[in-house]
Amino acid sequence: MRLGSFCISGTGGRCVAVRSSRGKEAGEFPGEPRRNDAELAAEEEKSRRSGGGLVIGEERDETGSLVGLSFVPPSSYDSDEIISSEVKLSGRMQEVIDAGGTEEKKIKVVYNIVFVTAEAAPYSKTGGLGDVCGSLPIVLAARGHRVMVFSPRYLSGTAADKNFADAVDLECNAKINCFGGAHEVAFFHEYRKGVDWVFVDHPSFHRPGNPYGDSYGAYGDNQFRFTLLCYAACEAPLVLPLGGFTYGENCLFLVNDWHASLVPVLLAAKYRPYGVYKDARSVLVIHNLAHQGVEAAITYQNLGLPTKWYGALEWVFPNWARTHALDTGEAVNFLKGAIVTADRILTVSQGYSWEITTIEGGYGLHELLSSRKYVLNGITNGIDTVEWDPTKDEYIASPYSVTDLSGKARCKIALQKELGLPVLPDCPLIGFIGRLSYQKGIDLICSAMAELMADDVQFVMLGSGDQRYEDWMKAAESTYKEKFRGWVGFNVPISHRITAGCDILLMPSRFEPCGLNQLYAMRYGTVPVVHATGGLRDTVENFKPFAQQGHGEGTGWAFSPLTKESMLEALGTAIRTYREDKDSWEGLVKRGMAKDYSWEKAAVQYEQVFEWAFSDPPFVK
Ligand SMILES: Nc1ncnc2c1ncn2[C@@H]1O[C@H](COP(=O)(O)OP(=O)(O)O[C@H]2O[C@H](CO)[C@@H](O)[C@H](O)[C@H]2O)[C@@H](O)[C@H]1O
Repeated sequence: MRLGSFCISGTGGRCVAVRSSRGKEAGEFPGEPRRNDAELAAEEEKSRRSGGGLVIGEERDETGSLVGLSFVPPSSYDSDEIISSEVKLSGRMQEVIDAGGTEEKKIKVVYNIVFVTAEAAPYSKTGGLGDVCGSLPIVLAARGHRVMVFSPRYLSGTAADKNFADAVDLECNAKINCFGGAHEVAFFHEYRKGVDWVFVDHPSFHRPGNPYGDSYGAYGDNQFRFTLLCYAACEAPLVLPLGGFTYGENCLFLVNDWHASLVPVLLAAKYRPYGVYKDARSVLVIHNLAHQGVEAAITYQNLGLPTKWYGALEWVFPNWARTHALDTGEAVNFLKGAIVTADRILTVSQGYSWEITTIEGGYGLHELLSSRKYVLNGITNGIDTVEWDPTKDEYIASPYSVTDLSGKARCKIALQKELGLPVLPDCPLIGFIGRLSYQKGIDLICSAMAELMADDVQFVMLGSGDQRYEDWMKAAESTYKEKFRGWVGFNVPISHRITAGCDILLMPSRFEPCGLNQLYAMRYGTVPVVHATGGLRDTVENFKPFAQQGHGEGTGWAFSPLTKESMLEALGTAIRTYREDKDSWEGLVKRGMAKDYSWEKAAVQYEQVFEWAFSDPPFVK
């Protein structure tokens, strides 16, 4: 018989022996009744007597903290099931029970995960970051992890404020020292779908506009607002008794984009020197490298970080990017801070994880990212298959499925009516949904518009962002009254109706870390035509009409290079296929709908990365 060990999890400064392999510990999950120490001890004893394993010794680290227990496992276990000491401190262990209710001979490690993010749908969303941080946490929680999502409580004085209506004040305020003073923040909490949604509250998050700016542009105090987010996120696992128990120090921070990037810097510079969070890990998730949170170097003194940590955030612009002869180009860069301090780095597709190590895709950080290539991975995003389900979508005119597409035809007619376009069931209807930004290749659409509109097609665009493109959409609508609609604004129900009602979704993104709209489109039987870049190249398989003994293969068209001509050629091929080869079109539609875009596959890959993060020592001790 071999010896095994249990892990110990620090929960709120109190060490609790975490779970025998017979079940989860009391109060580890919110909503579960708490048991006191005597009850826990009695249960442990009962477990030992009944063959649940016998604890025969303790292991302590150099500071004297209890880090593991040696035990004789229950006799029914064979040696493969013994949890190795490698998983100590990396999380908690959980039995995995198969669907039939019989015990699978497998034990998995579960973690205390803290997502730190500027957006999480449905509370806040301006794009894909909100989607990911609103859906992946739920899937990880369903897989047994304890998951907190930490983001700001934005109040804009609009109907969107009701999104936070069920989050209650935990009455556990914290004072954050930065930007020349102590700033008091409050924490609001809602437990929903197995996840602790925690919102940091401060007056700077209450203003009209979106999370990052308003019609005048980005807010001038974003660095302050997201510094608060990061400090508060580091405090939350230590001080908030969610469901009665804090998350404790032994947690995994998933920090998303620049807004959360100060977290690993704070762990290294402010906490670990005092012995706090020495067993925590951080994973930086890059959704968009183009935004890095860069401000003048002088602002470093506001961040409340020790002077010697300046180098972690230091950023020097190349000569060409400097504004005048005396400009030394010195700046602080939040995202860079995370790249040099996080334990691991993830991007949202494999293609993009390579692109960011190249000069073309690295936005000045390619060398740094290349130097950390050994901890850099790409995991393609999944989607919320409950929100995006054509068989049950409440926003669309008629539900449909891969076996009965008649509802999709009804959705197209309903969309044409809603948009005031001529109702033409056989006219190819092309859609675009997204932020109107340089990234999304709107300029290419503008330049191709006249040629596209010369064909017998209809085109609808939904988006907001750059004023130039919003104005252009309005102008194009009056030029091409019978064929084009440009819906300026952010409207989730309309985005569902466009996804369902269109035949083709166009995404000529200049770069695309993953892209979600092409995944939604394929799930809704709408064929994507995309620029072959990043996650678009990874997820859209080019149509091959003669593959599979003439049955065809592929789910759309991925064109390259990024030129008007190559985009029009791909669109032309798609339109011709739609008009002239109905069988091939149906094959494209059905293959796209049959793909599995759920988060499950990605969640398993995330777990692998968590395991790697904990199997190495912290990158910055
Ligand atoms: N006007 C509008 N009205 C309603 N809904 C709108 C809308 N404009 C956009 N959306 C929605 O916002 C989301 C956009 O997601 P994307 O992934 O396509 O892009 P984004 O660039 O924001 O995200 C970044 O992060 C995500 C997540 O990792 C990456 O997939 C992506 O490549 C990266 O650029 C979709 O749900 C879309 O429907």
